[in-house]
Amino acid sequence: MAAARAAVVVPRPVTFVTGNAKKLEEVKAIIGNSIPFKSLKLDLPELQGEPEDISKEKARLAALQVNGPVLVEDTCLCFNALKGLPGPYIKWFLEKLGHEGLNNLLMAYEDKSAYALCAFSFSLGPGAEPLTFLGKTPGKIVPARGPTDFGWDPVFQPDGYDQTYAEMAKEEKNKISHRYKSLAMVKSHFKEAGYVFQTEDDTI
Ligand SMILES: O=c1[nH]cnc2c1ncn2[C@@H]1O[C@H](COP(=O)(O)OP(=O)(O)O)[C@@H](O)[C@H]1O
Ligand SMILES: [Mg+2]
Repeated sequence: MAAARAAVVVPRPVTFVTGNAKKLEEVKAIIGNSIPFKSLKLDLPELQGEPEDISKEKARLAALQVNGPVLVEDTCLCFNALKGLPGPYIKWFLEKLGHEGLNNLLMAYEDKSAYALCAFSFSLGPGAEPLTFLGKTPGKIVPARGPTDFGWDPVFQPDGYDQTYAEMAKEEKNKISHRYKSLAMVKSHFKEAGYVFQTEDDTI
């Protein structure tokens, strides 16, 4: 009796919830036209805890608010000497301490290694269990170099590069970044799931 698995019809484009214009710029550049999406500026409360749990909970909240499919994103900057901290709290550490303060946190340690971690969570709508996609780029914390227009980019130098994220051309960063890696998984999930997006033209 069972027929082939029916395609999941998604009635609306995915809403990417973010209050961060720089993130949106990168997501647009990386996703291109592969996933129909629009963005919405909503600053949702963030739980404390492990990055994956924070991200899933944020997707649940967003799906309720938007009442439709949502994509949310969170970024952590994790120092190995500090066992992964500041991690999800990097926003506040950066805001209070600045680039120099982030370097100073590691003054007592030889190990300056760190990793950038991006968590995207996708929910099909209210009540649907979110799926989480983690992308990680290893590197080290260095004294700030390069333009200061995006967060901690000037103090993060990815492994295998002489330049900080801030010094790299945007297209270069978008080929190796934590965000790129996470979005590559999001894209392949969309491909495999074969979601069918209903556009207004499809409704008779
Ligand atoms: O790719 C990046 N490079 C540099 N800084 C980033 C990057 N992604 C996020 N950030 C910064 O790291 C912090 C991450 O916090 P969060 O992910 O909650 O950002 P948001 O709430 O501004 O969207 C913010 O200060 C953000 O500006
Ligand atoms: Mg946030």
